[in-house]
Amino acid sequence: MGVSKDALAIIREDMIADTGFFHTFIKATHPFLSSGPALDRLSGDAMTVLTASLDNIVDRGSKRARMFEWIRHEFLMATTDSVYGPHNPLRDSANEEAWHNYHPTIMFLMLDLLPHWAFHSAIKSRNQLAKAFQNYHINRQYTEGSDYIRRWTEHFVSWDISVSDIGCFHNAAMFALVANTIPTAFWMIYHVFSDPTVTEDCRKEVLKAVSINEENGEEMCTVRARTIKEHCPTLLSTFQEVFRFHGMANSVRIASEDHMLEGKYLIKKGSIVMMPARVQHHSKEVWGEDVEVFNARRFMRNPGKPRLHPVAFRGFGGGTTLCPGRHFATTEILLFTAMVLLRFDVLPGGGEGKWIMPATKKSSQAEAMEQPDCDIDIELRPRPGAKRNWRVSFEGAGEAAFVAEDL
Ligand code: HEM
Repeated sequence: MGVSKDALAIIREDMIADTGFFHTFIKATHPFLSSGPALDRLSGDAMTVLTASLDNIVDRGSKRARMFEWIRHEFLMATTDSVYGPHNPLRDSANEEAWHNYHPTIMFLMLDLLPHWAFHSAIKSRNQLAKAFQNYHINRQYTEGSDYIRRWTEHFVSWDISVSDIGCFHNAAMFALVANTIPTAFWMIYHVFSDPTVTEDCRKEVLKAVSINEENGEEMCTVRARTIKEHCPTLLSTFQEVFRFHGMANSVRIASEDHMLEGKYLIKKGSIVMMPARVQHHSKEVWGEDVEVFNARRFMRNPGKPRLHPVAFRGFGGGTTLCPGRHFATTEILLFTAMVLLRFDVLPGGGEGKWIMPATKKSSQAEAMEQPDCDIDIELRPRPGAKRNWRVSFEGAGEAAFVAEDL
């Protein structure tokens, strides 16, 4: 991320101690991403932006789009608006462009195998973004942002991280916020709409979350977040299968002591251990003969069906570093999918074609979710009722349980 040696030294000191920078950071920010009013506010603000964008499409009559590009823009704006507030630096299209120029090179910059001049343009974009975030910080614009970003900033300030380093660390925060949420939303829309029986079943389920009443002489449709998160079995199972099928998280740990694994492999203290989720997610022993098939109903609970082994599913990683952003990402993606189901038909090939699943061979290993190698042309056509006013209610929203640890 281009942070200084001084800042790296602060982070590296006491890396595994409870009192170190990183552990205290997770403890400080976690409550604002878990269940409760702070999470509902974040999700609510993101949904306000997404709903306004869908309203725009309805007003225009329909929309032809490149699906990944469309979802990438919508989620980037909704997520960063909800986190950074009214002065969101990503609202400047030059900064959005800088992010798209910098983001694909993160894996190469992390590996540090090639000289930096090979990434001249990406590093320029990275520095541009860091500068924009520095100004956001200097002008105290985070005070108008989410509870999460306020607490995030207080933590960095309390550890004496310099203003220029804080700007760089915002790039890391951006990565956590959007890098995986965007491809996950893409696969979710792809798998929900590419199989007509799944589309139909999911639509029936999400319809149960809608209540219609009249407000100021107009029809208002309210979608209940709790119903979407808890009572839509096909939608939820499809979401989990997206993680099993496309999830490629590499959990990374540093061995804190020498350990002999299965009496065969000596893992020496200080060495780095990487655990790719693809191993668990593609184990025939766990998932059965159809492990290489996308089965939207795989995770539906049936009486008598044995529970999953906790380490079989690593969509959001696991253990002490289980992703703290999972509730936010889950809520945003499920509610967005529900809104699209309720208001649109999504047709492939700009309206005439077939759904063809893109390959994922070029996926960056820095991410926890496969990324499509090519985009898909789609058409969004408003359904009857799309013109009504739509909103989400988070009353008693609760938490969706998606990782094995949560089950
Ligand atoms: C679909 C979206 C997301 C996916 C697939 C995802 C996945 C992951 C994975 C696999 C890990 C590593 C877990 C491990 O080491 O075992 C992780 C960690 C983390 N994620 Fe996410 N994430 C997502 C969204 C988010 C969001 C929205 C945030 C918001 C702040 C976030 C913040 C973090 C942080 C701070 C960590 C580090 C946790 C630690 O090391 O203690 N993630 N995520």
